[in-house]
Amino acid sequence: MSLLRQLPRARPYVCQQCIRKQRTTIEGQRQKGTWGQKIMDPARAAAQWEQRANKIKNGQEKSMLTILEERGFVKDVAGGREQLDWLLTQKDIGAYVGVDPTAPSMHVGHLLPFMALFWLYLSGYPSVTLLGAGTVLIGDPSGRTTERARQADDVRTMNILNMRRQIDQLWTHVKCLGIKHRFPAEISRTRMALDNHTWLQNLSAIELMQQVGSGMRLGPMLARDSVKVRMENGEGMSFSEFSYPLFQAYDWWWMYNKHGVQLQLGGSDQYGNLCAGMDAVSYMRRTRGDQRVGAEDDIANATFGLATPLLTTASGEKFGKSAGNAVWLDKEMMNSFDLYQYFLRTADNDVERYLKLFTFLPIQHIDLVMESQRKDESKRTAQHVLAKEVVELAHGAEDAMKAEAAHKEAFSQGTHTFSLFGLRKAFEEIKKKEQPDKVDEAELKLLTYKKTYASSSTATGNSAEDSQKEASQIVTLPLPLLSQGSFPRVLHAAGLVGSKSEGQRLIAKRGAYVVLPNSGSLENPSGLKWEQIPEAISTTDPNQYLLDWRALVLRSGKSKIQICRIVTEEDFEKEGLTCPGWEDFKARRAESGEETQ
Ligand SMILES: N[C@@H](Cc1ccc(O)cc1)C(=O)O
Repeated sequence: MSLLRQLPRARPYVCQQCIRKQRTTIEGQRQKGTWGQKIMDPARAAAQWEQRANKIKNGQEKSMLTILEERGFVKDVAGGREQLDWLLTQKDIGAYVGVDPTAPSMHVGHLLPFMALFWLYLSGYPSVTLLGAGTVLIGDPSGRTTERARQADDVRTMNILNMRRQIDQLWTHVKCLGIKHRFPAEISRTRMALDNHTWLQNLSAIELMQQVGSGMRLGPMLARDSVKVRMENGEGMSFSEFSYPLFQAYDWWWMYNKHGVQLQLGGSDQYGNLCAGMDAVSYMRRTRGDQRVGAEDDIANATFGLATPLLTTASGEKFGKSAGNAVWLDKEMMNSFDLYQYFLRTADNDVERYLKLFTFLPIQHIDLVMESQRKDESKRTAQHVLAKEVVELAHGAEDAMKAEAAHKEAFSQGTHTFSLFGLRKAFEEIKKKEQPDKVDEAELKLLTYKKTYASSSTATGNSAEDSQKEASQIVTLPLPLLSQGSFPRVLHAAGLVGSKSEGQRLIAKRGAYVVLPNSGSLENPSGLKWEQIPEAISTTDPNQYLLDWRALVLRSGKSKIQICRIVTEEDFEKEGLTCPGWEDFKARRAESGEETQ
């Protein structure tokens, strides 16, 4: 840790005032800050930019593109790497990333192009986040093998509102992180959160076809993987999906004119859309009498696309999935504690790469963190830094502090006492389920909404069990599963292990824990304590660990916690639920005519 103390730059946290401001924003009022948004005298700003360009040319400073490359953001550059490098050095061009509100929240997989955009913003490039409330009506086929299910109007409206709020919050947190990591205050910064519905709703079909359609060639559009795959797998593609790139291209043209946006960033599945947009914008500039059109190599006014890589973990899994479900940024869908735990579980082989991608820590700082990490990997120093920074980005500084404190409390020196605020929330949810009339109206709305969302994601192929997990952090188990000797079965049913025998092995190596019932209650969870599930499986009865007769709290290893709500078999069936091993259990019970062990 002593190495970390020498760190030259980051403030421990942004000042109280910033946090207060941030909270005000979260509560819905937009803040007007001054940091980095100083309306600078244009001549002074230009002189400052020129000075920086000279430093880059003389090798005294790294170029913007080099910084992005060094941190792992660049997979492909459309329009030429050298040209973009030159342009970013020469001119404070505008940049944008778009996201369609296909769900109520972004997930961590979305973060990569956004992080690259935030770096541009913090370095002084006018930056735009674009919410695709217009394009979501069409549905982007990129990277998909099937057509998206149509969203109901009310679900779509909720998604749009939620994501808009989320993007606003992200911007506020980025600003706080910029202050914390001491990005210079004395530069001009512009950020915008736009919504393409504002211009697409007024766009006529004739205008779109005439302006954008004429500039797009069928050849490259048909050659795209997303189109070819659909033709080959027999799924086919609707014309509206096929025409999606036209709308994205029109967005770019609109922002090119209004805000000087010359760079679009996106995930690698967006590469085709980025190229199509560049072609369309250059066609429109030529045909619509853009004064700026110069010679063929008019790089100063050209457009560029930057595709970020598709992330996989060191073990080859797709990044951003936890137990098969997406890791959401919305704290109602994944609380700060769980988000913290997700990043804490990052493999040692991935953590340096993720620190570069998901934090604003300078590279030298990351080197120091890694040096300290290598001295004692078991401390997971790097994973803690990563987890805290990501929660701070997604949920804000206050929640990051709480998540860190909750973790420390939960896992401090093997005493395993906890008062997890996430757990407390979950307990409250259990109580609500049992007394639905006690839930206040706003919460009820949220729960109903989550249910709608869960059932709409069932339509896209998730099992009912997945949706149940998505809707809450709690699993529901039927009481008959709990009998003397059944802990391995319960661990399996709770989703903590893949099979009963894996459960047996986990208990044998003393890696399974359960909360002691007489150490607290749902009403007062702060005193609860963990106990290792005893090795003598056959004489242990999970029923003895029921909290207030309705919940069992289990843990596998250091951090995988599962809260189980226990209901009677009748209620379980009435709610249409199932869990791993349940069907099998019932079949064996019917066969033997008695309860199965
Ligand atoms: N098509 C992008 C989102 C997007 C929408 C509109 C744009 O102008 C740009 C990007 C996606 O699905 O990820």
